[in-house]
Amino acid sequence: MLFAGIRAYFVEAGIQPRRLKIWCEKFCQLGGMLENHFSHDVTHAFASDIDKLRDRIPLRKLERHHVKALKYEWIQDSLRAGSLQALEPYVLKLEDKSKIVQGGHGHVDTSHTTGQAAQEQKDRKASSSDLSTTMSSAEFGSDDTGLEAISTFPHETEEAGSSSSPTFGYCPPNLNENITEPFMELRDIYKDALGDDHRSFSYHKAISVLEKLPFKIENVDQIKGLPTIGKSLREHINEILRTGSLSKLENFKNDKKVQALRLFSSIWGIGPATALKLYEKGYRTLDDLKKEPSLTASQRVGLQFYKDLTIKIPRHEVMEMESLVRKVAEHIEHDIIVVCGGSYRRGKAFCNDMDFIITHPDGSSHEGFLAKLVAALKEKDFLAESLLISDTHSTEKTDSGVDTYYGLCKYPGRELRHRIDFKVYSFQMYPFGLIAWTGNDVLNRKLRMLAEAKGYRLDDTGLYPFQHKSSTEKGKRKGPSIALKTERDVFDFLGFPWLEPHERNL
Ligand SMILES: Nc1ccn([C@H]2C[C@H](O)[C@@H](COP(=O)(O)OP(=O)(O)OP(=O)(O)O)O2)c(=O)n1
Ligand SMILES: [Mn+2]
Repeated sequence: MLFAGIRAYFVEAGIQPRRLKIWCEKFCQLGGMLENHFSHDVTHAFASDIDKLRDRIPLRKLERHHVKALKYEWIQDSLRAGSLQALEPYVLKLEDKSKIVQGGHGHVDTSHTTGQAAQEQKDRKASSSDLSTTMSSAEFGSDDTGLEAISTFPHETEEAGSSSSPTFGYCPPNLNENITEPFMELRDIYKDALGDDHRSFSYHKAISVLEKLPFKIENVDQIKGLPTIGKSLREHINEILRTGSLSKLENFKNDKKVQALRLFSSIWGIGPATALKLYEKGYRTLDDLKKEPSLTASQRVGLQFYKDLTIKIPRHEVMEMESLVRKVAEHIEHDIIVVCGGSYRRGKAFCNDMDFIITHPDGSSHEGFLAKLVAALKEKDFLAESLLISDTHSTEKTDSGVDTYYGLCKYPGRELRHRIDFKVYSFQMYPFGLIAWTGNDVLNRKLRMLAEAKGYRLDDTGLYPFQHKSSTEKGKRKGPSIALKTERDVFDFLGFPWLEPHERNL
């Protein structure tokens, strides 16, 4: 965590709001703490120049607390280098005391900062009052998401390919975690354990609004009229604010049935409906479940390796396994393209599984490739148990089929199992497959919604002109996919600001 231990105060004056927003986000994401008000806890103060800083904080106060006064460029350059830069070139020199008196702030102390605090409070209130308009466009990656701003700093993406660099994604500070955390648990319980997608989605929508609020909710009146927060969610929020917890969630957590459903549905291949059947048959633990004869072969594998699959894979091991797979693949087809997508491609330090996207630039050699790859990797004892294989090209040649393999693999020399997926795309589908399997899911949703708003349907195989659903008929594709060669072409076509893979952790 690059900025761990630094408590900073940012002077916004003279800085483009977008740049400031990005610096704030990256600074916080990498362990820095941002203080809303100047206090004796602050270790670093950032400003565009000494005058802007002086206008905000009496310089003698900075000196008294040994605060390091720096130009913002220090943050930018440290981010770029991936390490903290020497302070000296960035120090805002404080020694010019004559100006303190001239500026009239020489003797202003608490009264000044208190006034400032009041102003900031007002600003925050003002910005919260027009939330309903900014939030409604949030799903479309418009300005308030900050994405556009990110794309204006191409130099900050230089470390994109570096495997060890931290992830610099868009991640605004969530000031309402006390509310979004229990809401997320409820969202997951409804979706995964109870199979109530409708309720789950209500929480999902509320979370995406609450986590972006630029203020901490202290009172439910502050969120009157906020989209996606209806009466019952407001009551939940009120309960959390009053009591610090949510009885609905606590009841679920203590409910033996919900506990069993959560456990069973977290097994690979078992969804909420099967989980409920198993519960109704009297099963309560994973050990009991092993006796159930109706489990499919892949559910049995999921159960057998349940513990293994809860362990995340360190990035460097994914990197090694990616090159192992690539080597074997290239041995079969020299020019084959093999990319490990998912959280690995987004730069995460640990991954739950590996999601491979495979294609061949000649437009035909991808056909029938998957079966050969799987056989070769089994031969090497890298692939172990299989969960699913659908190899459309091995039986019948179709141009819309995506060959898929889901299974378990072993890091060489170790028995621990990891989930691994292969998806083989034709070369035309490849950019779409790459986007879909790199994710993250939030970005995919935004891109799909944007496509839909423009009259297209986006999936992992293409971007299709689309007839919107009317009340009488289902939506229909109007034709073949728009031909686009690269991920960037897809982003451009949709008018979505380009994001490097490591910026897609939305
Ligand atoms: N409901 C989902 C599930 C997945 N995906 C896409 C985006 C994901 O990034 C990608 C891979 O899915 P994973 O579940 O493997 O998620 P990640 O690779 O992002 O994270 P991890 O595997 O580390 O949990 O597929 C999606 O759009 N919607
Ligand atoms: Mn993954």
